[in-house]
Amino acid sequence: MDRWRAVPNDPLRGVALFAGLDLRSRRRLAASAESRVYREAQVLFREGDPGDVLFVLRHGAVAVYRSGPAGDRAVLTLVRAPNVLGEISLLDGAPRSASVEAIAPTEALVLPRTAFLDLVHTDRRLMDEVFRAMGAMARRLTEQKADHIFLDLPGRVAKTLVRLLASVEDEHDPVGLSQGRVAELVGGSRQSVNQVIRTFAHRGWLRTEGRSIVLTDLAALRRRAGLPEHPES
Ligand SMILES: Nc1ncnc2c1ncn2[C@@H]1O[C@@H]2COP(=O)(O)O[C@H]2[C@H]1O
Repeated sequence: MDRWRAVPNDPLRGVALFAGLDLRSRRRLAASAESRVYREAQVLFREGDPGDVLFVLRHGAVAVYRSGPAGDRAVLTLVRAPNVLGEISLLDGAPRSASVEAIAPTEALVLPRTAFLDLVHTDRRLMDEVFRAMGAMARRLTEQKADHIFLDLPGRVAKTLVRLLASVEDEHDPVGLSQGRVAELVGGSRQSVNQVIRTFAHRGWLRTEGRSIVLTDLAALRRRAGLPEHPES
């Protein structure tokens, strides 16, 4: 069962989608929201469900995945707080495009579609941010498609690790990216992905701590992923 919590003063602060909104609009939108708490491995929603709310992740992280006919699954991405989730159904009115499961204890604010869309229609700044977010997602999907064609497995593993872990400042990140999860994300067999991770560890590019991976040479991983050594270059 979800536990429900009171919404604090300015809970949408720090979420990129709402960065352009003033405090009053953020608070007004948040007033229509409810807070839900999920334990690790709990499903927030499934592919095909009606999409009538927007999720704003405040703490924790989730995996976005599609299930195959044999019950296997492909993880499309991991999303960490603070971030939004479920915006595709909200914008096109169609059912959920993918399933979402908590991969750590997670807290989300749930905003009704009507309250969100009313504000999108009246506030240019929010509309601009929605366009920006959709553009960023389209770019990411294009890049992932190109990576599947042009990068070898170690390159894809390196890029996935850089994309998901480079911005994590806390060495003891509670989300933890296990080797199995990396395999689900890059679309390789678990065995071959584990071999790549062992090689990277041997070279001193990362270390494994329990179930988690800690990056120790970001520049080397960026090079292996075909990225410039430093993000700003
Ligand atoms: N390829 C993807 N990359 C990042 N996020 C995604 C991807 N596919 C689906 N999502 C997210 O997962 C959500 C599933 O429900 P929605 O389709 O409403 O909105 C979707 C997005 O928020």
